[in-house]
Amino acid sequence: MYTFLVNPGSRSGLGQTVWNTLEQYLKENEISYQVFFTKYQRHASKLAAHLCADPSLETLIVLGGDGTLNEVIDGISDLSGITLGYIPIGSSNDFARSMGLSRDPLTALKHILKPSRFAYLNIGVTEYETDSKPYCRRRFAVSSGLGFDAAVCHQVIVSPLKRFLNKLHLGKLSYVGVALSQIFTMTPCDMHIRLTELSGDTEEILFHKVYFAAAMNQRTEGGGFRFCPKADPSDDILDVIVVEGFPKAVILMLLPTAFKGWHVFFKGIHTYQCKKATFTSPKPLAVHTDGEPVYLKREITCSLEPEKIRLILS
Ligand SMILES: Nc1ncnc2c1ncn2[C@@H]1O[C@H](COP(=O)(O)OP(=O)(O)OP(=O)(O)O)[C@@H](O)[C@H]1O
Repeated sequence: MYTFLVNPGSRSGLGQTVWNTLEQYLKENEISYQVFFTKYQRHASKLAAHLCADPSLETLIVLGGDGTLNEVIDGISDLSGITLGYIPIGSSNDFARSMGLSRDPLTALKHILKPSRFAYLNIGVTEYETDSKPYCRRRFAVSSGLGFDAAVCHQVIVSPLKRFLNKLHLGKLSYVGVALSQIFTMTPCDMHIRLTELSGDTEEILFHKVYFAAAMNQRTEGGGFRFCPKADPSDDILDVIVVEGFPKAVILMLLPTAFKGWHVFFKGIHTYQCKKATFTSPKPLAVHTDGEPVYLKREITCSLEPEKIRLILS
């Protein structure tokens, strides 16, 4: 029996349409399955926690965007005890892009039903405080960060632009549109970063006029920006990018170079490889994990979970 967790609302309702097609295929081929639909924000975490509590569950198949995958991963108690199948249908699809997964839903389903290649993936975790709780954590599969990139994610979620562009299959453009408006309204600020290096030593660095900083498990975020070109999700290393000190007009010209990963050659772009990174800013900044908003925080700490999760590649 295959277990599916479906976000019917992904990409403005495409999730339901795609599921209908896949369900027909499962029925025609007499493949037994059970399906659970997400009904509200964070529901996928609860469903995943509930489903993974069943020791007989070996493979959980997720149909949705990066946000749905994030919620599912956040809900799994024992990462090493489950195999993940993923059918990507979001608008940014950074996880599927970085992992080279098929973005054709039927092809992705066929790979999951007859898997031949697997990857063992690190999962990131972001820790922070809230007013009511001294310790909160949220996992990430792709990236987590604060500043400009997170402010774009916050704004895209509330913007009607994404819903409109998703209907035209141009959802990725919503990130570009919102990024342009955010660039002109944001004020870069100082940021202190404490890195636990691969050797175990600690490095403290103060940056000025920072646009954003992100900890990345995958190479790309934001719909294909290859911010950390060296990132490898299986290498037990967290990659970090800090962008500081550019005039706004230069940032605008620089962003497109990140699609190819060429931004790293510019002064003001800093990348690191580490075990853990603590980002501290003098003022609260937008924070995200895999594009899902985590409200405003002055400090977050990002690291990798000790266990890996098995993902079906093809
Ligand atoms: N039934 C639902 N109705 C509305 N929102 C939902 C529902 N189920 C889940 N969600 C929310 O949808 C968001 C995630 O959507 P998802 O990532 O799957 O698609 P997307 O936003 O189109 O793609 P991407 O994240 O790649 O841009 C999450 O914030 C999740 O909490």
